[in-house]
Amino acid sequence: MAAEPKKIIIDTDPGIDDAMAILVALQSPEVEVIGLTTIYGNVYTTLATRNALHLLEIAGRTDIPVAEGSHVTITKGSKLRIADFVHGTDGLGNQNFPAPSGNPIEQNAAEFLVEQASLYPGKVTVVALGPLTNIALAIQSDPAFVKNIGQIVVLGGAFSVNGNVNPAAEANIFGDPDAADIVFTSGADVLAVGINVTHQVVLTDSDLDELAKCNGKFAKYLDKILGVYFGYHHDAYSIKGVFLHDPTALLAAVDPSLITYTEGVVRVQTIGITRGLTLFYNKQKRFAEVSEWSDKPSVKVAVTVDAPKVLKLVMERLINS
Ligand SMILES: O=c1[nH]cnc2c1ncn2[C@@H]1O[C@H](CO)[C@@H](O)[C@H]1O
Repeated sequence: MAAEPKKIIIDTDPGIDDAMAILVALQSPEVEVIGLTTIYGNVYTTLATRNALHLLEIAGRTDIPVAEGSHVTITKGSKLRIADFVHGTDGLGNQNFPAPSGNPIEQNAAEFLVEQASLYPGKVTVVALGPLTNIALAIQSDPAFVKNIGQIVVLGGAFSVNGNVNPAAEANIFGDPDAADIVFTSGADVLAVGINVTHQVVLTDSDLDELAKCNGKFAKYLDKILGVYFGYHHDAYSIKGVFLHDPTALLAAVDPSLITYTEGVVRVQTIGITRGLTLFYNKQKRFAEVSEWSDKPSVKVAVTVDAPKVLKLVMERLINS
């Protein structure tokens, strides 16, 4: 008998690569998407909610609830860094789609996360594709959350490589470094998939042509919105392709054999010019002095990815939609 699909909640700030990850998830028989929770990052939270509802309508999956998340950081910061220059002002490639007809549920994102984790202890995976405010709020509001949640797969961090906001910081961690530090030191089963890994997974111009030419419904939709994302990568990185950040993290949650990881303590810098830096302690040295890394629980940090296989899965699942 086939294994029961893994229950996942996608915490998301759609976002072009978020849209791709969500649509791939809905085409993945290994997982059951039990909800989307929204957060600021690529767009403000209100627009993230609108885009999440829109994507579920595109996919014909309005049965999946959307819970709106925080509009401010965990320290109530409202000066947010929004990456509209990566995704377009509407977050979805400046297509100005009509407003969705659905609405978010009454519960907010943190309440929904806490409730679902307690309903299915050890069985729910959160795939966090934006800043970690909602997850940190869930951790703070329910002491049982860290043991009830199955795994938290974080798309974020730049482990031993430069960031993408500045040389120190990756965008999702930079969005709320205090929240990220809470999540990484919470004791939950956390797997961080950083840009040191996702930068290895590139969808090229010719892959995009293939998506445009096929008959897959999701492939055709994504072809429309991907232009802005390609333009940004061409200008910022001089590459003829785009990094598949969010789909890679999603697929790492779907099939852990796609990546390898190491384990150790991760702390996040919350101040100064290195705000948002993720620093990994590999535990190979026992330091004599007590430090900010001592006695903190370990997390998993992805090290390698089977990039050709991730790309193949993304293409197949979109083409066959
Ligand atoms: O240069 C960038 N600045 C800000 N956000 C970015 C950039 N490139 C990609 N992303 C967005 O942030 C996450 C990965 O860090 C991804 O969700 C991606 O869409």
